[in-house]
Amino acid sequence: MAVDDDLATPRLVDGAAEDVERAAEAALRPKDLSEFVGQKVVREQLELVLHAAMGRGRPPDHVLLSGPPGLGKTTLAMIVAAELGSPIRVTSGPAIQHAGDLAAVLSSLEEGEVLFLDEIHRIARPAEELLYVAMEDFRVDVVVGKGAGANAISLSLPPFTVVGATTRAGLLPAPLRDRFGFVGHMDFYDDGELEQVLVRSARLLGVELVTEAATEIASRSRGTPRIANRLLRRVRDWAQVRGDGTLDLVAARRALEVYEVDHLGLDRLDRSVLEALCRRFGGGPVGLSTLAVAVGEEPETVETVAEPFLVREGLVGRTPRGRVATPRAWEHLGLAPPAGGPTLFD
Ligand SMILES: Nc1ncnc2c1ncn2[C@@H]1O[C@H](COP(=O)(O)OP(=O)(O)OP(=O)(O)O)[C@@H](O)[C@H]1O
Repeated sequence: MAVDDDLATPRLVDGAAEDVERAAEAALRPKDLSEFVGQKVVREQLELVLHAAMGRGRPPDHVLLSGPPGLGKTTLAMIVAAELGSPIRVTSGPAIQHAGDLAAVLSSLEEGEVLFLDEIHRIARPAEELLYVAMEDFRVDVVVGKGAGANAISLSLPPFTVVGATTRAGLLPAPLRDRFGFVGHMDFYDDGELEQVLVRSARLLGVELVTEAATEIASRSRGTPRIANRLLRRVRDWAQVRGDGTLDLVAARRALEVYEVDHLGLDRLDRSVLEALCRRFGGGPVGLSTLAVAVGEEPETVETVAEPFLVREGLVGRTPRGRVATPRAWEHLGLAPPAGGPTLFD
């Protein structure tokens, strides 16, 4: 079966939202810690870090937030700045390809400013070294001029706070990780928390969301608020065009059917990964890059967007020899597992 036929269509539930989706997302962002649903542990820890620093009249330690896409890392970074009453500068690892890019940002920071570095694991190496020094000593060393006439100048920076976000904490070099005084691990949300997110978002969107519909959407949102909000907007579209505008159970089910989100919340990419694993590779074990080629995606997309949820749902296992389909995956696809097929212990 051709698993990679129609993957050019943007995913409904992936991590790379388009501009319109980004704007819609921004409108639904909680603005302070009290509005931020779930993540009880991280929220409490962060609250202590922030309030203690505010009490001392100093910027807080640097904060690293790690976890799968769409769980609220950017939202929390904005909340950190709002709680501190500080401005925030937003940039990302891929935007910083040269040490000079980072030096320019650092040297223009105001005292107490929050510097949000999304996808911090993707910062270029030379810039990373500059970041270590800036985070630890509030200093940036720049070289002015070229060749024999080049001069190293050390600029001191006002104290500021880096909030770094990463989907791949394991890829951060230890010296960088160690410079964060607080590391918050974001976890998937439970269905009850996602329902709260949905009820809040429906209120902001000015639409009527029936409780059963909220439950249904939450249960298919893969533990992720971004997906919950996105599905909510698609159900709203269905209700507006095909229904009477109310987001009820029928609207939720029909809309999710149209967008091919199944009862577990798996979308086309997830199912493609499972299909490839079972049908093409007999259940594995198969390496990540081979699997990614089979579904026409980047290995990083498969690893950070599809896989965490498939693993969490017990559909895919990670073994030293590669990914394997679990009996639940075969069952989900309505296929019979091969006799004596691979197991998690292969
Ligand atoms: N705890 C929460 N309560 C309410 N809404 C939330 C929460 N967390 C996230 N959201 C919503 O989910 C959307 C995505 O959140 P956000 O952009 O902060 O995720 P992220 O972890 O930074 O994702 P990425 O790593 O892909 O950038 C936002 O629109 C936000 O409104």
